[in-house]
Amino acid sequence: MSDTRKHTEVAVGILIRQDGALLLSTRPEGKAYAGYWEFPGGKIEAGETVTEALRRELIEELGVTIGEAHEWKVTEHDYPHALVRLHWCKVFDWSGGFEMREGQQMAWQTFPLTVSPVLPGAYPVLDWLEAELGVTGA
Ligand SMILES: Nc1nc2c([nH]c(=O)n2[C@@H]2O[C@H](COP(=O)(O)OP(=O)(O)OP(=O)(O)O)[C@@H](O)[C@H]2O)c(=O)[nH]1
Repeated sequence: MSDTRKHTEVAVGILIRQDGALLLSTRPEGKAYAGYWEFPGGKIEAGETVTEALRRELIEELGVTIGEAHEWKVTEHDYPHALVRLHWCKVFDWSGGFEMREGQQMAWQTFPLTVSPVLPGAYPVLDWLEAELGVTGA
C-alpha cells in the first residue's frame, strides 16, 4: 500500500540567474525518466542536510559550487519507481562549472518554458515560480 512506502528524500536546486532565468537540465541515460528536463539535484544521503546534499550533487553533476541555498518548498510525488519528497531550494550565488559531467543537456529558461518534457514532480514548483517571476520578454 502506498502509505507503507518509504519516502526518498531529494534535494533540488532552483538556480536563478540575475535576469530571472532558471537552470534546467536533462536526466542522464540509464536513470528513470532519462531525457526528461528537471532541476539539478539528487537523493539526500544518510547524515546529510538538504543543503549539504544539494552542494554535493551540483558539484558532481555540473561542477558548480553553490553559495547559500534558501530552502523554499517541500513537495511529494508518487512515481511508479519511487515515492519522493522534494526539498526545493533557491540558489542565487554559485561559482565555476556547468560542465555537464553526466552527459546532460542544459538550458536557462524563462516562462513559458521552451523545453519538454519536464518531470511531473516539478510541475507544482514551476507553477509557483511562474506566478512569482511572471512572464518576461513577452
Ligand atoms: N533532481 C530532480 N529530481 C526530481 C525532480 N522532480 C522529481 O520528481 N524528481 C525526482 O527525484 C528523484 C531524484 O533522484 P535522482 O535519481 O535524480 O537522484 P540521484 O542523482 O541521487 O540518483 P542516483 O543516486 O540513483 O544516481 C527522482 O525520482 C526524480 O524523478 C527535479 O526537478 N529534479
